[in-house]
Amino acid sequence: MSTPLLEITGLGAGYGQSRVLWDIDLALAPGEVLALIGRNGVGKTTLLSAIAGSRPLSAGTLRLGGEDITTLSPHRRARAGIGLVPQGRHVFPQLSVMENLQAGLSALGPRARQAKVPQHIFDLFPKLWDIRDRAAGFLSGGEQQQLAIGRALAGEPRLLLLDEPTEGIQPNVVQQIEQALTHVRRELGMTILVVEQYLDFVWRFATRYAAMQNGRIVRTGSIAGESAADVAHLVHI
Ligand SMILES: Nc1ncnc2c1ncn2[C@@H]1O[C@H](COP(=O)(O)OP(=O)(O)OP(=O)(O)O)[C@@H](O)[C@H]1O
Repeated sequence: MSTPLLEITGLGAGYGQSRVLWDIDLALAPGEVLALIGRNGVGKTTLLSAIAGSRPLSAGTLRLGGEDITTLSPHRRARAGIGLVPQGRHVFPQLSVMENLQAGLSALGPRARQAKVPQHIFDLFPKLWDIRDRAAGFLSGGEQQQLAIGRALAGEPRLLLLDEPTEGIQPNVVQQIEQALTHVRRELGMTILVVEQYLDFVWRFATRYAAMQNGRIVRTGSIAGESAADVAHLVHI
């Protein structure tokens, strides 16, 4: 395998004295789309937080494009190329759609000052252009999710992390998100790590899966080689 874009070795993390993740080893090749799956509470969000930098590691290392990022702040990790679409979206409610997207440009570092929100974000999510002046707090869940993805893409990430992008979203918006993620993978070669409970959705565009139980990765495999139903059965989802 060429140098992995993301390499996680022996990762442990938790909350105070309570350890939640154990011995996580995982590598993502450039352009790969990995679905991280598992029941509620197994540690998927904690792992994304540990990668994005909002949860410190109690063990192990993280490398992005061969560089050790284990001790970098979330802000520095964003600049290094990690874009996060958090669970629950977390858009800035008082800012307009356009201002939220502009906030995503900060991951570009010194280039942010001159940068504009790229047109391809509005091509992926045309609704965002129509509502660009509206305060994000007034948007529907589906619109907020599109905005959260657009905001992460504005920072031109090398690695896009998504936490349950279909949660509470209508089917037509789910389809749009699927098309957008398929596009950024195919056209931009973006590497994606997506946490998702809706397996049929990720099975349509991911390349590989990693299944978690009790804070550990218990199984990995190729999406093409196994059905979602078989994997769900094997890992008790
Ligand atoms: N802020 C926190 N403080 C203490 N414990 C937490 C905190 N956040 C999560 N946990 C615990 O860590 C464990 C893993 O939670 P995590 O949210 O990572 O799981 P998950 O697989 O993402 O679940 P879900 O699908 O429900 O989001 C759970 O036992 C949870 O109760």
